[in-house]
Amino acid sequence: MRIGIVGYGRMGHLIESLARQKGWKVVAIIDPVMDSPSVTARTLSASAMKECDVVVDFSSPESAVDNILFYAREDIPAVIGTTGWHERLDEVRAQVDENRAAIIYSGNFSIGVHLFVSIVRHAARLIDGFDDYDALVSELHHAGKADSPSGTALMIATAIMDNVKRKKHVETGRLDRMRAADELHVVSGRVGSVPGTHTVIFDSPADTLELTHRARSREGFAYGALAAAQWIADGRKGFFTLDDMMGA
Ligand SMILES: NC(=O)C1=CN([C@@H]2O[C@H](COP(=O)(O)OP(=O)(O)OC[C@H]3O[C@@H](n4cnc5c(N)ncnc54)[C@H](OP(=O)(O)O)[C@@H]3O)[C@@H](O)[C@H]2O)C=CC1
Ligand SMILES: O=C(O)C1=N[C@H](C(=O)O)C[C@H](O)C1
Repeated sequence: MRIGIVGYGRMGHLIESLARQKGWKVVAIIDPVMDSPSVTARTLSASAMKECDVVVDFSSPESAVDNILFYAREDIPAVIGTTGWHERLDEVRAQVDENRAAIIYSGNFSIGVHLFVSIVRHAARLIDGFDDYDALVSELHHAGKADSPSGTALMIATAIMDNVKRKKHVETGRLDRMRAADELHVVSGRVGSVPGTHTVIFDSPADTLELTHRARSREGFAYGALAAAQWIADGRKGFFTLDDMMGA
């Protein structure tokens, strides 16, 4: 497999080393900062990407949408791990489908988080039948994270919103007022080097249920992204998520 890496930061470096361990050829590394001999270009171009069977993009919230539309135009299968562009998801999905391009996106490529979201979905269905229970999503990440709330927290919020009928809006901002009963509050904290911790709280007057996923490192994200690279490079066309790949 000939892989291109877009975004050569914490995730890009890890993707490079795990891809090489798998015997894949890293044919392009694109990052605006040319401070490493590994970086082959500052910006995306058809010539820089011409040898890639697949691209793995962990870049920045600002670049994500333009990058995806570039992969779609150039018909390069791509794994998008970059978060922070959630509000444009429907628009991007429509353009990718229209171009018959091959894109797989997830706010979190770890298998553990895939399982966690399924567990939350199931828990939310149960909680839906018990009006006493309120809900909240919280996430903690390292101090270097650019976007907030995390892409994973938004996926978890969707799993709750889709299943708890009394929740009608997601509120991700700082609250300087009382939260309305039909809002699901998503709270974010940034501290030290935490790779990613997500918690769902279901709270009633009698008790609290807490579900937590705690990543120990970034390896789970990177392994999942490389599995997705293999999957999307296999001739599939359309806009997919990790749920499509995992068959649930
Ligand atoms: N889906 C998942 O499983 C995971 C997703 N992520 C997401 O991946 C993204 C990257 O995370 P992380 O590696 O920690 O971040 P880093 O800041 O460590 O790395 C991002 C790199 O991308 C570069 N970059 C910025 N703009 C572009 C561009 N247009 N083209 C190519 N490269 C660019 C940055 O350069 P510069 O510093 O000069 O701006 C930086 O070197 C984030 O959105 C994060 O939330 C992270 C982990 C797991
Ligand atoms: O920026 C990070 O580090 C992470 N970002 C993703 C997100 O926004 O959910 C996934 C993971 O939690 C790490």
